[in-house]
Amino acid sequence: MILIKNITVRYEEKTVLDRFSLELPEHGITALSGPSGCGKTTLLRVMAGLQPVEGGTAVLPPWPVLLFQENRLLPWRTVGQHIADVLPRDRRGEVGRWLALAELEGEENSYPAALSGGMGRRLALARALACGGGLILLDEPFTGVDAPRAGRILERIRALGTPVVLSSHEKEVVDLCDRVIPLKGPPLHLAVF
Ligand SMILES: Nc1ncnc2c1ncn2[C@@H]1O[C@H](COP(=O)(O)OP(=O)(O)OP(=O)(O)O)[C@@H](O)[C@H]1O
Repeated sequence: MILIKNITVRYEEKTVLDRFSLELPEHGITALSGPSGCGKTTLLRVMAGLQPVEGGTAVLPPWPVLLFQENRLLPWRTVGQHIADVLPRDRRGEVGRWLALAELEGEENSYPAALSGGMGRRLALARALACGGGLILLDEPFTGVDAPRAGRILERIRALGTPVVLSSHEKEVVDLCDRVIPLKGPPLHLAVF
């Protein structure tokens, strides 16, 4: 069970989450949808334990991993090194597996400057997934990625068997998810699913 109950998030005068509650099963892919600025990133940060909140409770699987909206790639590390850097020594052999998941085979020795926007996004996604964890949180994971490829990658993520919560503006991506949580413009109201 993934449970968030009565959580409030304020940025100075602005209330983004107002006694917000959400209950999700611990399997499958959940999409957060809604207009820009409605609080999707804020909610993902709450679930990752990165966001200071007022009141309420959260019951979440251990070791959440969050893909940020920005790629945060390192210009001086190759594609393969980005993955190897987050793997423990005894799992270094998995680099190819994570690159294949993100359809980045053959790019292992490329540097970020040589990647297209969508390729950079897929590298950031592969790196986040390689971290492992009990809950996968993805903030706009397929920015710049064509819809057919995004669909293939999302099905591979589903096969990992770890619960996923993602934000997306892309209808093709949202349609592939198991459930959708619509977040309205601020202030947010109670949304239990
Ligand atoms: N650090 C911050 N300081 C002040 N206000 C913030 C901060 N972070 C977010 N906000 C505000 O909180 C609201 C929700 O932002 P958030 O990034 O969660 O929205 P979002 O739904 O993810 O948007 P987008 O789809 O554009 O990524 C916005 O009004 C934004 O201006």
